[in-house]
Amino acid sequence: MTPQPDSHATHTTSSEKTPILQVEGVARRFGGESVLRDVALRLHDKETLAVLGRSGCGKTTLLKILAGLTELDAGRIWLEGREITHLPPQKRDIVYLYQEPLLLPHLNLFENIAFGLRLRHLPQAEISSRVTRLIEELQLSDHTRKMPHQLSGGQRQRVAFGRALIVQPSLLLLDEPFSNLDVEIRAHMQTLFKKIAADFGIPSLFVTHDLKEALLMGDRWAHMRDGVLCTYPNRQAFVEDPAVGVLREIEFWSGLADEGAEPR
Ligand SMILES: Nc1ncnc2c1ncn2[C@@H]1O[C@H](COP(=O)(O)OP(=O)(O)OP(=O)(O)O)[C@@H](O)[C@H]1O
Repeated sequence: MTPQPDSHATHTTSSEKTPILQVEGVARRFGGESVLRDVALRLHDKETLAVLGRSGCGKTTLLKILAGLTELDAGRIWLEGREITHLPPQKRDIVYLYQEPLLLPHLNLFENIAFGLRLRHLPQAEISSRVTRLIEELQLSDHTRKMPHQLSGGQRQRVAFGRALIVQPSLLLLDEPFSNLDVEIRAHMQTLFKKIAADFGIPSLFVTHDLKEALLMGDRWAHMRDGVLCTYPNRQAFVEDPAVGVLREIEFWSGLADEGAEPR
């Protein structure tokens, strides 16, 4: 099946529902470089769209445009039916999680997660119960009083994740959030993310250059190359697109296995 940019794939069943996030014709240039070209996508409630792409293909630029941190040259963005194309970041109800977790250095783990609720002046009892429950889900209960500098990289990333989830934003943007973690912790975080994302049901865009991570994290998939975003109706279509590279990966691993099997 030939993948289509999402603007041409509006007849799929999932696109018939009202999307939470709708992006049309987004373009951005930096100097002479066309970094995003006519990007379109639709994201529905509770979905995680995994966006796979090589370094430099424009993934972060897309997330920054969605978050309102970078201006676009053309295109429009709607979130929950409201146009947000030119709204400032703080009015978008979007949380953007980077590779490097951003924590408040002078607050302990509990207070870092509670921060967004305190800003909203929620009653203390409610803050306490919501934060404690989330800390349990994040498997951080043994560390609640620790300061950020006393936490490991994986723990810090879980706290950042907790800070994002507790305020229940309309959209979560995840920019290679686990790429600084070692393989084992990364696998643990992927499983934990999947579970908690499902519990909270917050729609998210998960950007990664790691094919396996894209397959694991997404329940919809897109591939970005040279600023062009292709979305796929299902996992099979994603896997079968030669540009995505699944077959190359399989050939690589089976080549290694064959080498290992040769008699000495
Ligand atoms: N502020 C900027 N000024 C000039 N060029 C920029 C700017 N921001 C990004 N670019 C260029 O846009 C292109 C896409 O960058 P972007 O950070 O979006 O890629 P990416 O896919 O997220 O890469 P990576 O996976 O390495 O983070 C790159 O060639 C980059 O040099």
